[in-house]
Amino acid sequence: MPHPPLIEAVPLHASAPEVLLGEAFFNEETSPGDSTPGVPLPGAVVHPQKWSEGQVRDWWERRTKRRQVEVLSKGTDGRNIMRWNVSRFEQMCKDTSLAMALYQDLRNEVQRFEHFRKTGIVLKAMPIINGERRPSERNGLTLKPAPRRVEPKPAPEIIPKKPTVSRAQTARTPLRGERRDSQRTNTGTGPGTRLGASAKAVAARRESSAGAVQRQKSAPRMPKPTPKPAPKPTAKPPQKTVTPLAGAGLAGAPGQAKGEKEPRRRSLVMEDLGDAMLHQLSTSAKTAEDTASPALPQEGTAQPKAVDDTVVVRRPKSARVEKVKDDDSEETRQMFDKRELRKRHKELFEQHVDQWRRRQTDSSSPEAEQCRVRVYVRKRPLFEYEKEEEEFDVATALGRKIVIHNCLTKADLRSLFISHMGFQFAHAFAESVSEDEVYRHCAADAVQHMLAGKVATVFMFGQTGSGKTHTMSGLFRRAAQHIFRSESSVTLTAFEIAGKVMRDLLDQSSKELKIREDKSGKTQILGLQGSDISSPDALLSGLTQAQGGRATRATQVNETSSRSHAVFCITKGDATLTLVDCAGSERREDATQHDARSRKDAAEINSTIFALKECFRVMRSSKGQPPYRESLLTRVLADSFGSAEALVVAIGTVSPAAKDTEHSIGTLRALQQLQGTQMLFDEREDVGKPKAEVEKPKESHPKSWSETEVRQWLEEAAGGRAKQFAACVSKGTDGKNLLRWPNVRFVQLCGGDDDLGNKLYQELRVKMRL
Ligand SMILES: Nc1ncnc2c1ncn2[C@@H]1O[C@H](COP(=O)(O)OP(=O)(O)OP(=O)(O)O)[C@@H](O)[C@H]1O
Repeated sequence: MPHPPLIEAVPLHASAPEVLLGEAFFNEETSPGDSTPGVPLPGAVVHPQKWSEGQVRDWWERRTKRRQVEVLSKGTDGRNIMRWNVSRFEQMCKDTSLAMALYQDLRNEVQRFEHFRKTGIVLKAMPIINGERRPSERNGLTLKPAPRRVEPKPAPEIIPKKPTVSRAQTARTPLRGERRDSQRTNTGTGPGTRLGASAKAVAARRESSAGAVQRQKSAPRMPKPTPKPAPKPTAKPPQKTVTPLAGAGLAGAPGQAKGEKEPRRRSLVMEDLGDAMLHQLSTSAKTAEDTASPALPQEGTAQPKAVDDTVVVRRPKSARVEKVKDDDSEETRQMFDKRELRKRHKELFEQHVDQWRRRQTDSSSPEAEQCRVRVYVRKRPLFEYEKEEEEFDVATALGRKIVIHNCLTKADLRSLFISHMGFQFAHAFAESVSEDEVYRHCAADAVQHMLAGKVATVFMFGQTGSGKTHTMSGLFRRAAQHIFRSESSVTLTAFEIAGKVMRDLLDQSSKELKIREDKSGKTQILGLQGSDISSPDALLSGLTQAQGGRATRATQVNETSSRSHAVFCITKGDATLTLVDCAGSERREDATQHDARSRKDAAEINSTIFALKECFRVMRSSKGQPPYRESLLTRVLADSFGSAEALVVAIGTVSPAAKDTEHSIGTLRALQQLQGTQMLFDEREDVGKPKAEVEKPKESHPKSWSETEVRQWLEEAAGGRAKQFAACVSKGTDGKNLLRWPNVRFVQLCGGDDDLGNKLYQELRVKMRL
């Protein structure tokens, strides 16, 4: 085999004295077939999984030189180190950015190896500077997909002090259940209130549906370096405003170490279920069987490791296969991307969804009962950029029902079918409904409830980029007008919860809020400041300002994604209207660029959403005490659930794009749990085979292959990697002979290349089953 072209090591970045990694990793091994031992070759020619202990140590030393890091323990070879997560690297080097860089570097070595395997060209490793990889200017190597252009977004700006919002700086500010005379004082100047220019821009963008058209998917991002630490707490905190909240017998914040100062970080939410699970949820037991979709993982049973967004088709292995190789479960699987298959058969699917829609003549449903927990769903429009990406609309809102058309492929990967899954809520809003209509159905009653002196809460749930903030902004405007038709002044408080950190959204200092329990067992937020508001414009301005101050970041699907739960409380004496805009949930695929910290946050916030659902469930059943203590959000909102007269409105937002099918189903299932109902229907419609598939002649079984066909297969198998060995097959080897070959015979054929030999062996097994 010819020696792969050697490419020079990437030089040290001249202008960066802090260079961590300045050169490509060279190992002392020779490539298969190389007859010049000792010639240094880039590490990419050996898969990191196969690195020996010495190679790993060499890599480690080169990558961490001039750094204070732990010495690798004995026996750490490629297989071990590839199993390390970022936290393990952090333990070893006590430096988050270096840990992430090392973690990523190993992944990039895998990609370099893959690149070499496919093309025979060895790419240079990129230098890592300040813990962050920088693409080499000289080699043009791009191991990550090329980043997409992202329009710069205006940073939300908080105006220090607005004339209409007077703030009690040191006084005790009641959030609920308390009334203060000073709150009635009208200190606002009304309509004259101005928002900061950028906050305005953000608000305008969110309001404008045209903005959606201009949106672009954000670029995949490299893991962020060490987040900026938050300012250190002063030794003695200034006198704090104490805001009492209901919730008897509550303990201190769980898991919050004393004195621990978390940097203000951008957290994310993952409400998502794994795709394998979503697929299971989205099909009936019979359907799941038919489609050979992976079952829900049962405890104690070995399940195929489902790669995100793939349908894993596993066929029973024959006894013979098991005898020859029984530890190759990984390779007896075929992976197929559901979204890719949907796109590929878009026209056929779209045609059947349209026909289904035309068949629905009656969209009337009986009126929903007026109960304490009301759940609504809103579908957002399909964006232009999504249409350009060949996405199509798979959601239909019909009165109280919303139907997700789950476009799937059967286990033979040729026959298509659609599962029309119907869910019923208090109301389902189509993409064309106005903000007024949404307000009238969902929030008007909640505001009226508050005006009647009671407690009402409106929650927004849903996938990132599905329209929670957009809907919430529409509610703000109308709620502000509605409230001031009956009231002359109210108090506004707003805070966000990101992981385990709370922050006042109306306070510029960004200091962390704490909660504690008072003598009467009520939960209080320390330091939360209330603003007295005396006009609808001032209220809207305060709400918009608070919303603009939320922690946001550009995710892979939303360039201004809110990464915290935001809570806005409008109080008048004991009456409270709480608006909660939950952080958007992300698919695992959408979170591929997240670092360890973000993943940890995701887990925390995921448990928050779970706790919230549990509170809803217990509240609905009226049995037992809702588990408020389970999360920070439920602790501070205990009053919303606890009061017997509390009204709770949940609005779920879903994306109509086919790529988001699984996520939308997940959101709707979560909303069903809040409501305590089941899916209304799941109609399965066979779509048939796409034309090309129907016409395609059936492939012959390997046992019937002639000698020529065996050679042909070898030339094409494993992506053409075995082409050069096709001629080495001895004369007279036909399909029957080939099938008798054990694994090791293929390895021999490939000149001792284990990986290629195994691949051929497995591909042949797959052919046998097709
Ligand atoms: N019903 C709708 N009509 C028109 N545009 C919409 C609608 N819903 C959402 N959008 C647009 O989609 C984009 C994303 O919406 P938004 O920021 O509200 O999502 P989100 O669910 O709050 O996301 P995240 O959880 O990431 O913050 C915005 O540009 C918004 O204007």
